[in-house]
Amino acid sequence: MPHIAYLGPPGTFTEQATRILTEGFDAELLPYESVPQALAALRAGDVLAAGVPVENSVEGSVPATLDALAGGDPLIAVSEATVSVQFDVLVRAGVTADQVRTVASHPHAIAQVRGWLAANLPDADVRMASSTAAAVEQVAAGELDAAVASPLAVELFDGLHVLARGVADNADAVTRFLLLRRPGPLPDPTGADRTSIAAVIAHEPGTLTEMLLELSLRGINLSRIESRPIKDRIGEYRFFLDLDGHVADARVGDALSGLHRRCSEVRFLGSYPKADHSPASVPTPVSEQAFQASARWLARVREGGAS
Ligand SMILES: O=C(O)C(=O)Cc1ccccc1
Repeated sequence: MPHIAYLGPPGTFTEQATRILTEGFDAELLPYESVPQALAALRAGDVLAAGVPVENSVEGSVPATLDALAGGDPLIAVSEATVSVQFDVLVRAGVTADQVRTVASHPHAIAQVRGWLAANLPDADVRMASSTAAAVEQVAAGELDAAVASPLAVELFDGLHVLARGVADNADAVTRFLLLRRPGPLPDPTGADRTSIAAVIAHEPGTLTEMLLELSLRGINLSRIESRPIKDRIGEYRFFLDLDGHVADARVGDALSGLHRRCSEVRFLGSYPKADHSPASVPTPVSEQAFQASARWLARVREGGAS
């Protein structure tokens, strides 16, 4: 049976998302302690795919995921899922709020409950854990007093108790997760797809504008653009872009070819169906038909035919 890696231990939001992403798939989920470790297992061929968190509507992207995708052997995303996240605060049975001296969770979870922590556990020392469920393990082991975790986590440990339920400073917060694989056949285009890339541009005037022009000229909607430093050179950045459309779409393929000509590095990170199934709006001049008609016209002209 194929194995699928995820950011563990059991009880994380990533486990929940990876179950959604692999529904109907006969596979066994394997927890890894960190995103880089899950992706190393995928690159080594130990697992068929890996489920990872990529961005959150409150705290932004998950840097460990972006960095792990930018370096090392290429991987591609084949599907995405969004999960709305609310938290339970877990303690050992009998522990009351005024006894909590330490509280821990994943940095993205802490960021989403800062207001609640300030109001309800103002004196607790806030610590970061590698995941929400890793924090729960530490509470169960008596190393910490409280964990901010998924409502599913309490069921995995005996002797834990919910101090507060449904905690979230922003009730509508969602996190986006990706299922990653080693490069291979791409998911078919659906008309409601997203393409992810990472691109490095020269540190010169106008290069960012030129990169964006490649997209805007082809009527391509950007759903995310953000930069991460290139680790060994100050002032230079790698841009992570999510755009509407599939690399098999003429306008997207044409734009990516343009980026490849302009950028010092372009890494394709996948074309996959959007979780919300919202179709891309395609302006008439960059429709598939318009691209085909213009290609036929150009071929005619090059053969010496009438234009
Ligand atoms: O730690 C987890 O449970 C994760 O899956 C990462 C995470 C943390 C907070 C919100 C969404 C995902």
